[in-house]
Amino acid sequence: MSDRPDGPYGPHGPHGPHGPHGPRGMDGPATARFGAGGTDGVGGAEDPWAKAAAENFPVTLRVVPVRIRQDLEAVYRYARHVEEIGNTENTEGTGTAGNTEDTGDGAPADRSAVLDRLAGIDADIRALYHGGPVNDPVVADLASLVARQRVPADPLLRLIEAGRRDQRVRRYDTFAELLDHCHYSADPVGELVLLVFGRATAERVRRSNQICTALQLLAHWQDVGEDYRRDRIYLPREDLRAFSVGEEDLGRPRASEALRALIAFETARAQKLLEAGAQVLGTLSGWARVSVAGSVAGGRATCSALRRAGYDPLRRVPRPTSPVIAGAWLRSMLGSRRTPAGGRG
Ligand SMILES: CC(C)=CCC/C(C)=C/CC/C(C)=C/COP(=O)(O)OP(=O)(O)O
Repeated sequence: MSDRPDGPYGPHGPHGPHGPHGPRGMDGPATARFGAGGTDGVGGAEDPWAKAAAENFPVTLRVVPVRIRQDLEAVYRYARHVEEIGNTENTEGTGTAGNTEDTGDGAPADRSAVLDRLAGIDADIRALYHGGPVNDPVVADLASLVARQRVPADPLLRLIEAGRRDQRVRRYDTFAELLDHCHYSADPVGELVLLVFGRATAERVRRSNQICTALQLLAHWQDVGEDYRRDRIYLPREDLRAFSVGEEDLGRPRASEALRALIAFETARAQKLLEAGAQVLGTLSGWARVSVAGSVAGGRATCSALRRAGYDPLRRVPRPTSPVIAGAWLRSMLGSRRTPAGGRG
């Protein structure tokens, strides 16, 4: 299969003429991360797909040629590394995206240590582009990809910014705020994947953003209970209010009727975004298409798992099974005809 031909994004860069915060389809993870293997009859420890999922490792890494796998691994390792640092618990208060000032009186030293680590990675990324010394081996592993595929710094830096935001924000007032967060925490991963394949055009990045945002949202809806115990709530406050769900409802062993209705609503919203983004598949071929189809399939399978769980993510974390993922992957591959308008894939 042919890979990696087309060039950089075009005159406006990957975000189009509106820049990174331009219009995003709202109604809007080389593959989805299929989430940690759960206990709901879905992938036990001996299931290799579930194992890949438990490591949050994209399943398509198993099928792509080694040269592509190395690049994708470098991207995922970097994204995971930055995410883990950004998700380090701090003892600060419950900031919201609308009000990012601290509201707590915890020990600021904790957070500043995390922010220092993120600043170190930020400096390393910049050094990568300016020929300075790079200290972090995970960043150093990106050097070859960055040079070969002319990867811009922006998506790499946005992941760091997501980590900074994670350090100060634990609540979102509106869905728009959450979407904005996904633009930093998830969308850069898809953009980097397209760059690995040499397929990043402005239009594809726009579609990829929809897929990645959807995958991030679905991961949040799967993890509502765990996130609550970590004092993180991604369900926007406006939606909690609209569905008469209280924060404390997220700490119960089972979801209330109202919470299930809210999760059904949020899942439908994410699926709509996912399907809009899936149109990118028609513009791709070769391993790029196989890989992105795997991501779309992971998202679709997660939607099914949430539905099968009656939209109750509290009783157990809804995870897709391997056969469901495989079936969805096949359908994603077959159901996406290439469109001439998409250009070279
Ligand atoms: C071109 C294209 C669309 C490629 C897809 C790239 C890809 C795998 C994006 C992942 C996005 C993401 C960070 C989802 C969160 O999953 P998570 O399991 O990390 O959830 P968590 O944030 O809750 O840990």
